[in-house]
Formats: sequence, structure tokens, C-alpha cells
Amino acid sequence: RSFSSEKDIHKDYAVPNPTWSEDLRLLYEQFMKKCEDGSWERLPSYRQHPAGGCSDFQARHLDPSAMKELTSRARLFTRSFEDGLGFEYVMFCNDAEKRVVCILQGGPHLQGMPGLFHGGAILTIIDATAGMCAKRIGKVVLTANLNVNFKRPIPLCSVVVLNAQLEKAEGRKFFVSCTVHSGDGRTLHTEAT
Ligand SMILES: CCCCCCCCCC(=O)SCCNC(=O)CCNC(=O)[C@H](O)C(C)(C)COP(=O)(O)OP(=O)(O)OC[C@H]1O[C@@H](n2cnc3c(N)ncnc32)[C@H](O)[C@@H]1OP(=O)(O)O
Repeated sequence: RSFSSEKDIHKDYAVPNPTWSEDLRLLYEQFMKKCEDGSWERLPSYRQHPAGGCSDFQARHLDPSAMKELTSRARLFTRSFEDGLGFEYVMFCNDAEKRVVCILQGGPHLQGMPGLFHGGAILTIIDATAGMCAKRIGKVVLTANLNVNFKRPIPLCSVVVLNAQLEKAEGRKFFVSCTVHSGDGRTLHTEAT
């Protein structure tokens, strides 16, 4: 399927699709229920996010003349896979508690060691989830430092839950912790700050 149709670029991918497992669907329904009283909010997710708010950052880091051509071809990394092959995920935020939860089913194209999730893929979704947690407050944020402990390998194509929590804010610095647990919550796979 072409990635560059207007429709495709503006499509919200943070919704169920036929590649989702029963486990991911159940978690999605659980969190959608939590959204009913307004304490949690599902975050839409697109292949290309509007540049809104990043213009001064882009001016500082990027050559404006190259920007237009570049961004027209650009896709958010975590949304640049065919359905089911990469990151199938939905983020939910609870701004009162300064938390972001990400439910994730990792596809077969995220393999590292045979049968296992690639460590870089785990880093990526931690970076995105913890980044979103900081972004809810800081609006435009960049990851300055990411420390990760891989406690248990994550089986490929399994469903996991990421929990990001803002721990502290000092001016424009945000300190976020993030864990990755198995879908049933019993196994702590990864912890990061
Ligand atoms: C809508 C959905 C979008 C989803 C997107 C998901 C993407 C997730 C986010 C990313 O992956 S961003 C891409 C990876 N990150 C980068 O490319 C950032 C590259 N680094 C930088 O641009 C600069 O180093 C940075 C902006 C982080 C800081 O540089 P600045 O010149 O703005 O500030 P400065 O170096 O003076 O540091 C500011 C404060 O941060 C502190 N700091 C900087 N780097 C640090 C570090 N590595 N560890 C701890 N503290 C650090 C620094 O000590 C200082 O603290 P104090 O003011 O208290 O002294």
C-alpha cells in the first residue's frame, strides 16, 4: 500500500486493525473504558505529525530550504511499517498523574536475536512513550539521555505494556521513568529513565 497518499498520511493508526491479537484488543478495550470518565485520553497517532510548535526548533537545527522536500517524504519511524509487521501500538495519557501508557504488539520485522524483540526496537518505543510523557508538559522536547536496563528478553510478536511517569521537572528539563511489562503484568522486561 502506498505510504504517501494524503488519506494515508492523515489516518489515525492508534486504533485496532485486523493484525491485532486478542490480547492487544483486550488491553485496548480496558484503556478505552478508563477514558470514559475523562481521566485517561487515547492519543491519536499519524504517519506524519503536524510540525506545529517545532518551527523554532527546526529553524535552529535544519536547513529550511531542504525541509519541505524532506518532510514530504518523512514518516514517523514507529508508523513506517506495513500493518502488523512493526509497532502496533496505542498511547493513552493521564495528565493529572503525568503518566503515559503504551500498549504494544511488536511485529515480526522487529526481530533481533531469533524469536526476540530487537533491543533497538525496545529503545525506540521507550523513547517514544517517555518522550510523549515529557511532551505532554514540555510541548517541544528532545531526548537528551536515555538509560535502559534489559531485565528479561521480550518474545517477538508478544504484547507488552509501557508505563512512563514524569518523576521531576527542573525548568525545561524533564526526568521520566519508563518500564516495560508483559501484557499480564507479571514480567518486568525493561526499565529505563
Ligand atoms: C508527536 C509524536 C512525536 C514522537 C517523536 C518521538 C521521538 C522521541 C524523542 C527523540 O528521539 S529526539 C531525538 C534524539 N535526541 C536528540 O537528537 C537530541 C540531541 N541533543 C540536543 O539537541 C541537545 O543536547 C539538547 C537539546 C538535548 C540540550 O542542548 P541545549 O543546548 O538545548 O542545552 P544544554 O546543553 O545547555 O543543556 C540544557 C540542560 O540539560 C542538561 N543536559 C544536556 N544534555 C544532558 C544529558 N545528556 N544528560 C543529562 N542532562 C543533560 C544540561 O546539563 C543542562 O542542564 P543545566 O541547565 O541544569 O546545566
